[in-house]
Amino acid sequence: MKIVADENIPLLDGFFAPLCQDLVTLPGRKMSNADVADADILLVRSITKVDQALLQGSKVRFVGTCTIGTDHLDTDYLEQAGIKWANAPGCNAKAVVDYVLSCMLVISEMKQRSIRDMSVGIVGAGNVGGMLLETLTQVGVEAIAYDPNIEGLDSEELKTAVWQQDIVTLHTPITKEGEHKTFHLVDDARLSSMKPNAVLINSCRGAVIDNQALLRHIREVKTFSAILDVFEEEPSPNDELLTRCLLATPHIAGYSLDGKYQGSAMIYDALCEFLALPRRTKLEQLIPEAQLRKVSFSSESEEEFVLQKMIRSGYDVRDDHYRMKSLLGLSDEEKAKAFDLLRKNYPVRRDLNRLVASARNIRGNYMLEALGIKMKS
Ligand SMILES: NC(=O)c1ccc[n+]([C@@H]2O[C@H](COP(=O)([O-])OP(=O)(O)OC[C@H]3O[C@@H](n4cnc5c(N)ncnc54)[C@H](O)[C@@H]3O)[C@@H](O)[C@H]2O)c1
Ligand SMILES: O=C(O)[C@H](O)[C@H](O)COP(=O)(O)O
Repeated sequence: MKIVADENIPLLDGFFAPLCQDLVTLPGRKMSNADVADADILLVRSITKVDQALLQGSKVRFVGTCTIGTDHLDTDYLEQAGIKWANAPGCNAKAVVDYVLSCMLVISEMKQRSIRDMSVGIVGAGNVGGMLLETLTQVGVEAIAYDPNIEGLDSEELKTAVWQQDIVTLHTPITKEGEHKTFHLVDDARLSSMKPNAVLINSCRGAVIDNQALLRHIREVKTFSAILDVFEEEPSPNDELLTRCLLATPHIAGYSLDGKYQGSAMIYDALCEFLALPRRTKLEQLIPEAQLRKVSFSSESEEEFVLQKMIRSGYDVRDDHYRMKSLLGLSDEEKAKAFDLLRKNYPVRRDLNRLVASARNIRGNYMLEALGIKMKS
């Protein structure tokens, strides 16, 4: 059996090599019909378009994407061709929640407002948005969510109110058809309807926002801010858009080690089921232990300070923003290479809930519990 896989999928040797005779790794953006012709199994991440053009005439029987998103798979074609496919729902949801929390700290500093004085509107309350809503609510942030497919969150009232918050964060798939399509969900009209001093965060898919409309809006409304992890023009985002964003990062919101490893583990499980083989390898055997972070507070520490320090100890989005600045001024071709390299060589980042805090006399442990941080005295 032959497996062809994106070279950026972690744990290929640990999970997949034992299942096959031949494991070939290739750059995800460059996979061709010839590359997969004699493969039985194809493993991808979000940058490989998997459609008839790629698979026609091949032996491929199973396609696994080690990601949450599936917009790069032509699932209608796969189903009609009898090719089984699987994705990894929820694998990196915690990483995206941590990303949004870290962004909120930056916003709170910029606006000189407590993180718990700003309201948050969440558009799409699936794996990511649902976890974010729960976390923010537990931490004491005023948060609401709209989702047309979730009972209780599907009202007309929420559909309007969600855009009227201080921070609006997008967590939908990209869809081009249907009553609730999300392509250019955020356009000129939507932007004009938002608070003039709002912050819009997009860590789902670039084209959920009309990027040109956003650029016009942030040029004109100086108090409005945008934080983008995803762009319509990936992997060569527009320089002016990058410069005008409060934070810009290279599609890494879900790039914690835990999120990426879980993506591989979920596809390994799905492949074993497809092949009717026992699951001999477990993620726990392959994932390194998270480091114990000693974070000290005095009994006088304010709750807000405890919250800020713990989030920052786990993940500081500004590091990714500064790395992204290296793209400015490059040609489109150079920029695409640099964008992909930032992602390929992404530093190890652990989910906040993998951290253990060694701390005494903490006020507001309930907030750390909400983040999933274990306490050790
Ligand atoms: N930047 C990254 O690294 C990164 C990481 C993970 C996921 N993502 C993206 O984020 C998206 C969301 O992830 P998820 O795991 O929560 O997906 P999910 O499928 O669990 O949830 C998406 C939710 O959006 C809702 N939705 C659909 N159309 C909507 C609309 N018009 N308005 C409001 N809600 C709508 C759906 O009903 C669903 O509940 C993924 O599809 C993926 O594209 C990006
Ligand atoms: O859909 C997802 O899971 C994310 O967008 C994913 O983290 C993107 O990473 P990539 O597949 O491009 O490596």
